[in-house]
Amino acid sequence: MSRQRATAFVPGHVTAFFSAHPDDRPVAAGSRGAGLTLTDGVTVRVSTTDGSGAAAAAVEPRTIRGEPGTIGAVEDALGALGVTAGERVGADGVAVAVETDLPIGAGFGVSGAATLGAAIAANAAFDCGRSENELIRIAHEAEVGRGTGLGDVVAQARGGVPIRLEPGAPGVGELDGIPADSRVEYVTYGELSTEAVLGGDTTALSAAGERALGRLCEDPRLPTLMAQAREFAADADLLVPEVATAIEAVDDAGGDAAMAMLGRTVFAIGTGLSDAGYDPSICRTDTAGARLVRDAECE
Ligand SMILES: Nc1ncnc2c1ncn2[C@@H]1O[C@H](COP(=O)(O)OP(=O)(O)OP(=O)(O)O)[C@@H](O)[C@H]1O
Ligand SMILES: CC(C)(CO)[C@@H](O)C(=O)[O-]
Repeated sequence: MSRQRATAFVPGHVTAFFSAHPDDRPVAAGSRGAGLTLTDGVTVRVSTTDGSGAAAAAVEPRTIRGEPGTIGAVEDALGALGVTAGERVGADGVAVAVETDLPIGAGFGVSGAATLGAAIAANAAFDCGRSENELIRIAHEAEVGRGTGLGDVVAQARGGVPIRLEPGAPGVGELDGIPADSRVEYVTYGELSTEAVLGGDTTALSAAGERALGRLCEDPRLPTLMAQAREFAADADLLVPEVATAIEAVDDAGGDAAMAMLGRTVFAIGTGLSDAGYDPSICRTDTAGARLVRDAECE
């Protein structure tokens, strides 16, 4: 039997500001807030392992950029879909390859993207027959359950510049968006642990996030999103020195920058960081959201 496989692309997502809304039901837990989805994202390739039978099932390769590596939420999503050796996949094992140029843990929602991408690709590879909303819900529940994100999955599924009006997966949460398309630049100085921030007291952070969302809804434009992001980072006491310096430099050069939640990352719209003398990574806002893509090896 030929190998079953499929590949999905999911945009990165930088959160500009957010409020945390825990709930006993993962489908209803999530965040309110806003951010940008990016053409820089995560490609996930799901396939049956090469070979057949028990030996293949015993080795279920998981790679991140070609190196062995796992993301807990990806495993949970595959389990929820029932694509594990011996279930839908028969005697073969399932291989998952995550490719991304984005840094992990630095505020780009790589774990949410990898999880949604794995769900979309596995559904196609193994003919699970789930709808888009069902796949988003599976990925959202897995991500929230692991504490690695709250609102990234629903934002990444939508694309564009999502506003998360109500927390939760499709059917519970509610999304809107800023109708904008922009060049985006970013520079990363390192990780900030999402689990640690979400596991701490989020009262002040969430109050700041709710204020920012109210103001953005009154004026749903990119410059307002960026201004509210800067205010949020300061009010929530999350701003780190390297990012503060870069935001100030961009401001001095007449640009618009803010900190990506939750990472030691500064992002700017337009040429803000280049104009301030930085050497940033460059992409755009993503327009399409999470999607299946052609598998290069099948062409
Ligand atoms: N090389 C790696 N560096 C960091 N995390 C890794 C790596 N390999 C696997 N992981 C797993 O990937 C997940 C990263 O989740 P995390 O929420 O910290 O990052 P993110 O989704 O990229 O960022 P953010 O939530 O800040 O936007 C964790 O579950 C971690 O265990
Ligand atoms: C919590 C979070 C900032 C982590 O990246 C994100 O998932 C969000 O905005 O909900």
